[in-house]
Amino acid sequence: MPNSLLFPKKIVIASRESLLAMWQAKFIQKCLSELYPQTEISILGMTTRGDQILDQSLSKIGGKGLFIKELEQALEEGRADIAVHSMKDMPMNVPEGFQLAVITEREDPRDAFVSNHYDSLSALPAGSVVGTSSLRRESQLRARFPHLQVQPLRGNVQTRLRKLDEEQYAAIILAAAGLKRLELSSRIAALLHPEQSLPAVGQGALGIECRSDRMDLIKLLQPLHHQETAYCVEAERSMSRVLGGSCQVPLGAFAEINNNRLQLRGFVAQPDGKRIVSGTLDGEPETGIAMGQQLAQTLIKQGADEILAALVPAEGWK
Ligand SMILES: NCc1[nH]cc(CCC(=O)O)c1CC(=O)O
Repeated sequence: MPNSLLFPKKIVIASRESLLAMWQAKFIQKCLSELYPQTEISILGMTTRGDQILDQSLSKIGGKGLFIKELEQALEEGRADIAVHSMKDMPMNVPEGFQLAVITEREDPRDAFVSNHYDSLSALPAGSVVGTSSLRRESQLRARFPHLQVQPLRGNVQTRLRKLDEEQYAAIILAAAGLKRLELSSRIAALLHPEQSLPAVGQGALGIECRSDRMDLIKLLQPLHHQETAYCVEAERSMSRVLGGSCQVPLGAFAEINNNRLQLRGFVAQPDGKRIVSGTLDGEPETGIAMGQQLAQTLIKQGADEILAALVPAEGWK
């Protein structure tokens, strides 16, 4: 039994206020309360700029970092102790002074096909409108289904489902993990295999961030760390980091461990799907970060840097 005197009386979790973010923060709150029943664990909900500006594509307003920075500010100022994030939304480089203390066990990493009228992407008639604002999803859709139209779709999970229900789209693509967490699995018409839609870096995993000087917290969070997931997600992030990956980039990476071998797949594509470079590597889980760098180099040799250089830099790009 850990000595409760070593643990703080209070832990404040900073979270965005979307239902999914709050679900995730409550999940971590519950895990921590079970581990440390004497500690009072509360949630500080925050509306970030990224949540407020919904009429522009994320890549135009400066990317997903928007969702993160305000939470980090709360950590900096001591208004909160830890921040819970979707790993998918975490920039590839954690800013100086902060640390990813924990990566939790991955929920389903796949993308989900959601439609009220069709069972699968291949059932969609030519010209059908599919909603997604992810360049990664868009490029893969356009490559496999050039006869479909892809239209932007932003907002939190509920907003996106509402827009589907209002018949603005024939189908939309969402992360299975978010739907499952919100008990919306019944909305999933089909799960897309990684070969059909390679997931985003970190998709399905949660990260817990804190200030790097909070060794006390880093230690007490460790029981929530899932090493297998961390090897996979770090391999994916490593590939993406070399390629300057962010949500503004049509790039996917996905690692899984089977029989103690880590298999890492990655791609970079033109948003129109007309050119895709991809590769796969297999190695020891502990070497995931090096594998990510190596896979990035393989993609660069195939022309990934050309594809990336040709992307129109979004407004607010830094
Ligand atoms: N971009 C927003 C976002 N960030 C994380 C998830 C889903 C949950 C996860 O991947 O952990 C989603 C929604 C989606 O892409 O459908």
